[in-house]
Amino acid sequence: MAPELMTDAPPLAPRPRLHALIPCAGQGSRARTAVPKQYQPLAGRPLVMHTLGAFAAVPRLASVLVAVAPGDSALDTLGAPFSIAHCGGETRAATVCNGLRELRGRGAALDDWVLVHDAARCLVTPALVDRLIDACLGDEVGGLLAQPLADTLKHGPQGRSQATLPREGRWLAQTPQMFRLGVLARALERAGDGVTDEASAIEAMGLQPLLVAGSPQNFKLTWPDDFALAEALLRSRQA
Ligand SMILES: Nc1ccn([C@@H]2O[C@H](COP(=O)(O)OP(=O)(O)OP(=O)(O)O)[C@@H](O)[C@H]2O)c(=O)n1
Ligand SMILES: C[C@](O)(CO)[C@H](O)COP(=O)(O)O
Repeated sequence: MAPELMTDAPPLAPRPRLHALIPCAGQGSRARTAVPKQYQPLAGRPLVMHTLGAFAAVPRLASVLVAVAPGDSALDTLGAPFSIAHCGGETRAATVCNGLRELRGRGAALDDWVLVHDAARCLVTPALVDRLIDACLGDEVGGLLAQPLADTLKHGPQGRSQATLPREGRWLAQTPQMFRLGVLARALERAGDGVTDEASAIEAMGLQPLLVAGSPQNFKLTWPDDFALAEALLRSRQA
């Protein structure tokens, strides 16, 4: 046996590695919950714990970093496999930018993959995360989970429908969104705080992220009514 194979040292994790980054520093103002929505009790646990449970069940991830607001101690006692960074920013994009910097500071390489996932999408499943990873690992750019539009699409900026827009080729962006750390950090720095997801920043660099079929159940809890639906789905999965 070759001498380097005769050591007791654990095998090195294959490179590039995969990391999850969970932005968890929002206020949840549209949800109007008593606490920031990511901590709202849901099916017996704070909402974000369902999200994290899904990521903990994906063995290919080398790390899961949760980006919370400065001064937010709600998750401080979470142990492995999670780590916490108090690096939340004013916007989701700023939180993600700060989180990427934290990952880098904790040893992630520029060519490692990062899966950014909203804390507020607590119905994500390990199978969906794996589907995205399988689709993107061999891809030059990376990609995102997304859902083709199922309904007729109206343009109605003043609450009256002015036009019906073509829906062919239109998708609803979900998360996770998976890109190389270095490319994503550069893209977000260039794009600034205005972008609402990682893929928009990547698109602005002239790249075309892969659209990977998500699930209608992987919705983002945004409005007050979303909580009852999420609770029912989580309970049905627990049964
Ligand atoms: N400054 C921010 C804003 C949002 N998020 C996170 O980004 C995800 C998606 O954002 P969104 O649903 O818009 O959450 P909020 O900003 O909390 O909601 P609202 O816009 O209703 O206040 C959430 O997990 C949220 O915690 C974040 O980490 N930092
Ligand atoms: C990232 C996202 O969930 C993809 O749909 C979405 O853009 C977040 O948007 P929000 O305005 O922060 O709710």
